[in-house]
Amino acid sequence: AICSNGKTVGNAACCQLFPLLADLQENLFDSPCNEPVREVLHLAFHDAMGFSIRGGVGGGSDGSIITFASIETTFPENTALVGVIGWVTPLIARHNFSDGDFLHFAAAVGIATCPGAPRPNFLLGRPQARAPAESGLVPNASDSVTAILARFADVNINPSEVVALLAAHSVAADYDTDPVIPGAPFDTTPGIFDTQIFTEVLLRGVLFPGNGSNVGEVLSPLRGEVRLQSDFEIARDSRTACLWKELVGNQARMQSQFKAAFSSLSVTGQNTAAMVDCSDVIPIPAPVTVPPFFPQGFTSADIEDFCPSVQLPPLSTLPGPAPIVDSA
Ligand code: HEM
Ligand SMILES: [Ca+2]
Repeated sequence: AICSNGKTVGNAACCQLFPLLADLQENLFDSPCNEPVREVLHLAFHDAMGFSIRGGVGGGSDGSIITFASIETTFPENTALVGVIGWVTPLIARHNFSDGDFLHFAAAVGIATCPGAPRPNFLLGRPQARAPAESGLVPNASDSVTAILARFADVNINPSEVVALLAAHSVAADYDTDPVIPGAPFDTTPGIFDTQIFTEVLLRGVLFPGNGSNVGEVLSPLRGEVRLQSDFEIARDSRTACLWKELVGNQARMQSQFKAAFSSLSVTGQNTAAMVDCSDVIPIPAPVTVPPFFPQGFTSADIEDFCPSVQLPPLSTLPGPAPIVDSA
């Protein structure tokens, strides 16, 4: 079908997404991906986790975190998401989509503003949420790997997909774990969807970047960079260390695995047979232009290796002294 804006899509029902795409691009997102992109992605993740294959705890990727914000933002894991819900509320009001379609479309469009990201898929057709999710369904950074993998298995996401999804922490910053350094990123390139998170989490930790040791935080290799305990442990656990190391410096592999895993995350609890594939509405992201690297002062000798059977690709070290990572 040819839409009224001249764009061609596979299914005419997808044409209605173009005005929302333009509104998101003009009034919320920026490239390289900005704080609203990161927070919408974070919101979509928390919404998606509100589901169980055993039933009874919520409708998954249904936008209930927006529809029932007055309930779900009282959950401790969601209190920091009040702000982003406020940012998206006027956009939702200007268009005619369910909260679930809005949120998971916005997350896909947001990812596409990050250079280096894969082009996310998007399926249209989430019914309006009928009930809030329960509290306690989103993993904490202080949870064990066993608990984290079990929680993801309960939304039909396997360990390999969990590792790939953590590429999202390549465009992420911390506000609550260590509140004295708000906006401290998890890798040195929070505006680029790259593999630096996989490299940098394997570097030996030597310091706490802010106010000492906080719950869910472990030693970081760099001033200004926060390292989550969960990322640290998933990178080193025997169930996930090789999956993690395979993504170090491997942009193409990271992109294809993230793309597939994110497709699953964005439809937890949904009946995909009743949805329309509108992936062709999502913009094609810009490529990453800088090759993967070790931050200044680091080499392969600083990598903590929990998977000797996987070879590290050759990475060069950026010139100069070790940086203080800027807040994102
Ligand atoms: C192992 C499971 C995970 C844990 C324990 C975890 C934990 C966290 C924590 C503690 C933060 C910092 C929040 C703050 O203080 O502001 C964070 C940020 C973030 N996470 Fe995760 N996360 C996980 C998986 C994911 C997944 C699967 C995604 C998306 C696909 C994701 C996307 C993000 C984003 C985009 C941010 C940054 C938000 C911002 O910049 O404002 N996370 N995560
Ligand atoms: Ca990055």
